[in-house]
Amino acid sequence: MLEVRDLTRRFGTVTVLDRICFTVGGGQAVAVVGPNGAGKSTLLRCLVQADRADSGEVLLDGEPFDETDPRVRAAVACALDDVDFFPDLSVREHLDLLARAHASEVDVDALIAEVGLGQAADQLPVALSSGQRQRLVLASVLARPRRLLVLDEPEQRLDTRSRDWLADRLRAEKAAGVAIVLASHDRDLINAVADRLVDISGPARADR
Ligand SMILES: Nc1ncnc2c1ncn2[C@@H]1O[C@H](COP(=O)(O)OP(=O)(O)OP(=O)(O)O)[C@@H](O)[C@H]1O
Repeated sequence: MLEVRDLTRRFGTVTVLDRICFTVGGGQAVAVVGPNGAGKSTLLRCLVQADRADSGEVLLDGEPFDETDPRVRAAVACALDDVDFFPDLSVREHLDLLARAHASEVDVDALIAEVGLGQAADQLPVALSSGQRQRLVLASVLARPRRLLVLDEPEQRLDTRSRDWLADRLRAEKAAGVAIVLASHDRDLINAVADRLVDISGPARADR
């Protein structure tokens, strides 16, 4: 489903991504791992064209990944590290909006209950705790159709029970045929979900 070929990203003289290659098929999960600053978020951003690689290719179903193509937008759900919410929409209104915009038949109230936001359904984002906001981020990707999930540290700020739920939910996504690329520091989550690792050791300097 997704094929990454020789993806390279430089910031000035620093090569953050050096010819990264991997594939992920439907029902499979790849975990991008590496220390802080290694380039995991950069890789995920380049995958979905939130950032531009200097060279290399990203193919979705054998075609160049083009985020302006409605078929691509219908296939890919991502939660990167720059998620923003409308300040004047409640949890339920956010998820309703996403479901309608993507013509999804998801049961929004069931989703709210699943992510444990039942008590907070009518609250605005500003009134949520950081862990509750992360649950809303995850609910937002689950409120829309998807064949590929791209998740940057989906476990961040979640409590232990929520992390267990996340591992179960991502396994269920795989069982439903969804491909997953996630960046994570959580060994338990990686072991529970990932079929393969893409290990990024860190940026190399051209001037060393
Ligand atoms: N827009 C940018 N301009 C310059 N350097 C950048 C930019 N974005 C990222 N970098 C650098 O690229 C490197 C990789 O950053 P990135 O956020 O991808 O790392 P990461 O592996 O996701 O880290 P973490 O585990 O801390 O989230 C870092 O050294 C960072 O400073």
